[in-house]
Amino acid sequence: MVILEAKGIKKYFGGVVALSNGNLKCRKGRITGLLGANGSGKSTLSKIIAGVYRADAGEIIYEGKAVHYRNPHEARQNGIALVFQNLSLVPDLTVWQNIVLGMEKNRGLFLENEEARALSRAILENLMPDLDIEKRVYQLSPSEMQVVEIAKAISSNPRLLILDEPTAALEQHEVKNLFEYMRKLANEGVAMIFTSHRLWEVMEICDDVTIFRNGEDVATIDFDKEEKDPDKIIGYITGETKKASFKVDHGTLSGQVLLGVKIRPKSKNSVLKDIDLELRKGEILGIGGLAGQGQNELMYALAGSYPFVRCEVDLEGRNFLISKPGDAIQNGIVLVPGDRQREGLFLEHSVYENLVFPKFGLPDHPPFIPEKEYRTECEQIVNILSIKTPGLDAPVNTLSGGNQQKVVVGKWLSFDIRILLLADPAKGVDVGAKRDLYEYIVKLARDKGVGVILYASDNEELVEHCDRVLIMYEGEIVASLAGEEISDDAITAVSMRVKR
Ligand SMILES: Nc1ncnc2c1ncn2[C@@H]1O[C@H](COP(=O)(O)OP(=O)(O)OP(=O)(O)O)[C@@H](O)[C@H]1O
Repeated sequence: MVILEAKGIKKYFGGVVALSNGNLKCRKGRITGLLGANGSGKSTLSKIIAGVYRADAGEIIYEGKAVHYRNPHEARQNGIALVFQNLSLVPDLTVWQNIVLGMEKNRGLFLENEEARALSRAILENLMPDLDIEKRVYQLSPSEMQVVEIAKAISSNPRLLILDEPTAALEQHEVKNLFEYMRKLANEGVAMIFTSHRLWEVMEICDDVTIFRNGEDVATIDFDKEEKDPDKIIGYITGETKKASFKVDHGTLSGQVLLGVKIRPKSKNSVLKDIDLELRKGEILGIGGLAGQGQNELMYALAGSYPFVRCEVDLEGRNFLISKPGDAIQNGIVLVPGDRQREGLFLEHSVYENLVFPKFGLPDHPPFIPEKEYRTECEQIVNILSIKTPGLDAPVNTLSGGNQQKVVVGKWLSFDIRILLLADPAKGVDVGAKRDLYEYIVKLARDKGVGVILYASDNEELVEHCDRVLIMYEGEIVASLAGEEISDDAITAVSMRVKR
């Protein structure tokens, strides 16, 4: 039974067409995948359905009636709940207070609190049983926050639940819990819209998919009637027949050592223990393991932003210490950080300003700004990474999430890089752009001899693109996989086995 139908939805933001003709059907008890490249209009459609935005044209038919919700609260009261992509929690409140926020009215105080705690516990039992509901949200990890956000949406007993990239911040076992819970809710009759850039997740959990390209739906595939063909789906997403991914060719790697690293903790605050590693010229070295085992700290140490260790390097025979970001950048060691909102971008500023900003820190930067030259360079970067933006002067916060992440990466592409440190660079980036990004990185490595150290939370990215993968556990490197040994199963097995 169709519970919701979006028909001919249009939405403009100034001159930008976010949706030109959006159509989507959701059915009771079914999980519908909403797929598409970065900027194709998925979040905008979800927000229109959930009352965050108003459509400029078209209609939403929900449970047989045309509806226009003026805000998410009104939609929630009518059974439509959205799990936000950008977290919307109140940091100073506890887990359970956040889960029931907005629902607590009209109830007696004491009873309300106990009831709310019980409700929160019941939902979290399925999703993250160990999470302490009395913790304040600011004390939580990103994945815990995401789970609270999901629990908050579920607490209102929605008949339509919209999950916009809920898994990007989750660990693999947390994704498994979420999927089990989603299936349970579906069996109880809840309809769901699920967005993810990881195709295997979509294949595993969705009953049908609708694919958007440039603001309109281009295909709907019902998995009860048609086979799950990833290449076909990718073709619809990208509009091309090019394969979604490629495996790096290990045969083309030279043996010459480019970088030697010796890290020693110098404070008890250090998450990192003793770490020694070598990187060859043109090599792509993966860093894997369960999340939070020191991978990000290792990246920061190499970039001069982790003060708790002594980081001594040997770069092509030159020995020096990396103690501040300048030591790294001036030697061609650059870090592309993963958290674009917090570390990577000036959101209010334009694409151009964000792309050229790192250049000003260079010692040989000219006193005047060669604007024309910089603009041409920026246009090339926008093309290489297919950044979807109305122009170089558009503020970064008007770009879709995945396109913002491409700007973070793009900032460094015009530099003379010797060592590229990538901290989850493709998080939230669509399949087509991910392929372009990695194609570019592999070329940079193999053609220019750049050494790449890649931390990725998605094991597939390590499997496809790395020559070697080091597994971290509690701040140490505990295993190394090379060439054909590298597989998702092997990485997971090694990461889990070391769990004491
Ligand atoms: N508030 C806004 N102001 C201006 N433009 C916007 C705004 N929100 C979205 N857009 C534009 O609308 C288009 C669609 O964006 P939307 O966020 O819906 O894409 P998406 O498919 O969800 O992408 P992603 O996979 O990267 O999250 C993009 O070009 C984006 O830049």
